[in-house]
Amino acid sequence: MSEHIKVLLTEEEVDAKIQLIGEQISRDYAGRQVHLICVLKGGSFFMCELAKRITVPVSLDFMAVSSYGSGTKSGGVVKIVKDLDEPIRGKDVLVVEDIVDSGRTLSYLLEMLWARGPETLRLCTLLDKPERRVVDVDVDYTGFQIPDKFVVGYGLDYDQRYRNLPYIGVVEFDSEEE
Ligand SMILES: O=P(O)(O)OC[C@H]1O[C@H](OP(=O)(O)OP(=O)(O)O)[C@H](O)[C@@H]1O
Ligand code: HPA
Ligand SMILES: [Mg+2]
Repeated sequence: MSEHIKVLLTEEEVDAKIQLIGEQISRDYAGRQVHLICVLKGGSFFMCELAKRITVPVSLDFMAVSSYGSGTKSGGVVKIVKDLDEPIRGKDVLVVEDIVDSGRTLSYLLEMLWARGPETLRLCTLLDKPERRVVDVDVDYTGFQIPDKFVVGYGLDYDQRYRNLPYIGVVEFDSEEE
């Protein structure tokens, strides 16, 4: 089966939204330093673009998580594959993600990060799929709320491909007969 990508959010729409979020964060963190935590791999493209648009001092760190066991995310257990390089105690931490879907990854991650004693802890996501939520997550900055469609681009993958698309698209499958 082959597939094609239908554009959901253009590069211009995504760029304009990231600019607005960057301005909002710069206002909210005025006089402070914001410590961005990128959740690999999906959050990487958004974090780089966002960081360039924040005008207060920024520091960065990265972590990678994966879901455990059979059924992966349905188990709701998340394992740290790569931990942060630096402690976050006393810092103004902003977690940057590509998407909140079921909410399992972020609810686990935020709870784990809170236990490390940051001064503040907020969440910024480019995309939110509220219809799919299984676990409540408080999102502080959202780019776009999207329908329950499987999306790719801007860090989001389908089978590890399409992360590099500069826009957000929906994967559509072409049947063999057509
Ligand atoms: O709200 P949830 O249902 O938990 O889903 C959201 C998470 O799933 C995706 O990551 P994935 O684990 O596929 O890894 P990746 O970022 O490396 O693509 C996405 O980047 C979020 O981190
Ligand atoms: O819609 C999606 N696309 C890619 N990865 C994802 N991880 C959760 N939701 C999605
Ligand atoms: Mg991810």
